[in-house]
Amino acid sequence: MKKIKVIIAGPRGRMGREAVKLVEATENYQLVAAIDYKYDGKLLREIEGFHALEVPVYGDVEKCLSEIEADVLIDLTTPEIGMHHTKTALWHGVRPVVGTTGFSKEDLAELQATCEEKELGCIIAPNFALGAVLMMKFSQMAAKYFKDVEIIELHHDQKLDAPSGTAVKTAEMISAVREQKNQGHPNEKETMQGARGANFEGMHIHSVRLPGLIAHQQVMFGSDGQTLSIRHDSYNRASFMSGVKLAVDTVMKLDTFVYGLENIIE
Ligand SMILES: NC(=O)C1=CN([C@@H]2O[C@H](COP(=O)(O)OP(=O)(O)OC[C@H]3O[C@@H](n4cnc5c(N)ncnc54)[C@H](OP(=O)(O)O)[C@@H]3O)[C@@H](O)[C@H]2O)C=CC1
Ligand SMILES: O=C(O)C1=N[C@H](C(=O)O)C[C@H](O)C1
Repeated sequence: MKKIKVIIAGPRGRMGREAVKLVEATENYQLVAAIDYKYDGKLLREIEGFHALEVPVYGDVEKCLSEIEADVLIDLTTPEIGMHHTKTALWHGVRPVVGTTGFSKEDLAELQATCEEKELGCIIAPNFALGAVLMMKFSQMAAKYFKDVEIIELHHDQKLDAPSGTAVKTAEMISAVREQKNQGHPNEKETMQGARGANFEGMHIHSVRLPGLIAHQQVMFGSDGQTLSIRHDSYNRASFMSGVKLAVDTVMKLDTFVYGLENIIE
């Protein structure tokens, strides 16, 4: 059986550590390198927690991809470096699976153009948890009938980006079907800046950050005399791994750009 050769960028991170476990536990995957700027030139086993892994670590993605033959690069880092990793992978003919959030619309357009030029698969997944993907799909269904909606996303307090990638994707999916409306009273005024959250095409997104949380989102719809709440909770990072596996398996068969797992699940 030919193994899928995988590189993981961000192996020391909360998601990166789970992804290393997933790749190690999957029979037809082979971890061929890791990208971590703090451990350039070392082996993965020299990083705390990775005892037996004789896998080279590179600080620089360009050097890594020139020296290592790989099929897929999984990126779980930060938006700036994640964008650089993703573009470089595509230039080297390696398919990216990206969980990193915080990419701009322009970043996504640039990646899509590069994929099309290279005719290479690339999956950008703002949320790998299948329950979260369903929460987004159900919210899109509800938005056809309820045009008043508030998105409340709740995360751990080490998260760098706000709103979350999931909240942005949810708002985009809702906006594709929702009758345009500027919500709230036309004369409403914030007496404290930010009280109404971020405004995405007239709907509001609220970001909660607290220790103890992992990743949660509630989408609340309201209409005359009723509300509808659709909520998803991730209680650990293992919740994301079946989606990472689905993305790795799928990207190997793709020659196009995919933004969101809802586009690849049945
Ligand atoms: N799509 C999804 O389902 C999910 C996506 N995410 C997203 O994934 C990303 C990572 O999240 P999380 O694991 O919680 O974050 P962490 O901060 O725990 O991990 C990020 C890792 O990237 C490392 N890093 C930073 N710069 C570089 C670089 N130049 N080269 C290599 N590694 C680098 C960090 O190292 P150091 O800290 O030393 O700088 C850290 O180890 C975030 O964007 C988050 O929003 C998270 C959960 C689920
Ligand atoms: O940073 C996180 O933790 C998460 N990030 C993703 C996002 O921004 O939506 C996915 C999930 O919510 C966890």
